[in-house]
Amino acid sequence: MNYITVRGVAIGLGIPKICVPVTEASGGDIVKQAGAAAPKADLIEWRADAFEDVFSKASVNHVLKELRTAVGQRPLLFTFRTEAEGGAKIDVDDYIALGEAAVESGCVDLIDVEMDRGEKAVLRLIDKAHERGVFVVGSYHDFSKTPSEEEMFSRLETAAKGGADILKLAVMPEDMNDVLRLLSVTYKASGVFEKPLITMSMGAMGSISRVCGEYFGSAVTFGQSGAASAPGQFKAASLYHALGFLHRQASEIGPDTKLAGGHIFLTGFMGTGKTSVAYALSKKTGLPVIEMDETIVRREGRSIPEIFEKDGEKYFRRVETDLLREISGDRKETFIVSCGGGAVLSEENVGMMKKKGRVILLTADPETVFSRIGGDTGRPNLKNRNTVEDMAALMAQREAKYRAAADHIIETDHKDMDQIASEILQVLSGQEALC
Ligand SMILES: Nc1ncnc2c1ncn2[C@@H]1O[C@H](COP(=O)(O)OP(=O)(O)O)[C@@H](O)[C@H]1O
Ligand SMILES: O=C(O)C1=C[C@@H](OP(=O)(O)O)[C@@H](O)[C@H](O)C1
Ligand SMILES: [Mg+2]
Repeated sequence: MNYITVRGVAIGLGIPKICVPVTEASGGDIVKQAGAAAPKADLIEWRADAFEDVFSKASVNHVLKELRTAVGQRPLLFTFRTEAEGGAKIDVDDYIALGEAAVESGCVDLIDVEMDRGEKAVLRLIDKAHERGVFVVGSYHDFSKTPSEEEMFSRLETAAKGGADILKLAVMPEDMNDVLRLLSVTYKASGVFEKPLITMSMGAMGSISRVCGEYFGSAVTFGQSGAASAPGQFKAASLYHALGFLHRQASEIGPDTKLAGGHIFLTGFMGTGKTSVAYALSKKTGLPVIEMDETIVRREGRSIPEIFEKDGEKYFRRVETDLLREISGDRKETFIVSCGGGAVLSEENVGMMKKKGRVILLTADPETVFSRIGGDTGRPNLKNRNTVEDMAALMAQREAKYRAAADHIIETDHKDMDQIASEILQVLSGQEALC
């Protein structure tokens, strides 16, 4: 698996996620900047090295609490960037203590850990973060040059071996060949490490690396809403449009595939793997993916839990049907459509899917689903469904509709994504009987 889900944001799948750094100096301004940035950001990063009172634990904790409220359901990343890597002066003990305090505050979802800050201390901080359920971005920055490909690769490897959940590399190019080398390492590493990457070539020369992550394997890109936190950053709003444009271009090029029969709609209960399998299938076929939930989140500028909370499930279902109508319009291309788990509950939706393609139902036992997504906060229909029995009950309630809509059924228990994708291709090319 080369993606992780943080508060419902799949880091490593589909369009790169936009992380907006908060760079203000005073507590009040920090919270204001974070609140203003939230709508266009998938993640918010607090650059604590810019905070004027960062050496007071009480002040840091106070700001963290307020930030948690200001960013709502957005994942919050805590970063103290040291002077050696483009930030502020701090000694190693203070760096680790500050990181530990952030992790213990219960307010952050991710922490940036510079892998160069001393092996033992860094590994301790990573362990502590994991004990508290906080994801670790293991980072390395070089503001003066682009190291050799071997060195860049080995930096990522050190972060992976150290237990980081996301591997980050930011380097400075001296010419376009350096940019190419960074992209090349990114592409190679994305096929080797089973963890999402964040890489960038900084400065104006490296700008291209900040928008092409979907193609080369960088999962997150940093966009400014106030001051840039590193050279070459785009404004978050421009990034949002650029990423959408490049993503759409991929869809508009049109597939080169022998598959006939229209779009491939992946349906099934939450956690059966629709989203993951869609991307695995895309790798095999070259067909573009439309991830319905992700598309809705982008357009609405808020997470699914936020949509449910503010406007209710009915509203979400309307938006879902509108999107399906768009997908099912007159288009030359074939898409792999990763549906939300409730999409087939509406007859109108099923009608559109059947008319425009094949419906593949993914199934899994309640125990399997629970082991995959139990405790996930990104799926509002799982709220207060805390046991296998709760999930089984909702699954049973929906079962008939899932099956009635399906052209083919694929069981996913004890199979990996690659195997599931291959089975889908088999049934679609008629090597298996229709169910
Ligand atoms: N076949 C599988 N084997 C192991 N883990 C899986 C499998 N399919 C999905 N998962 C994991 O389950 C979680 C939910 O998968 P996801 O693709 O988001 O499902 P859905 O879109 O159907 O809700 C993810 O953490 C994913 O990595
Ligand atoms: O089953 C459902 O009611 C839902 C499933 C989710 O999609 P996934 O199945 O991909 O989690 C998402 O559309 C929304 O939270 C509602
Ligand atoms: Mg999904």
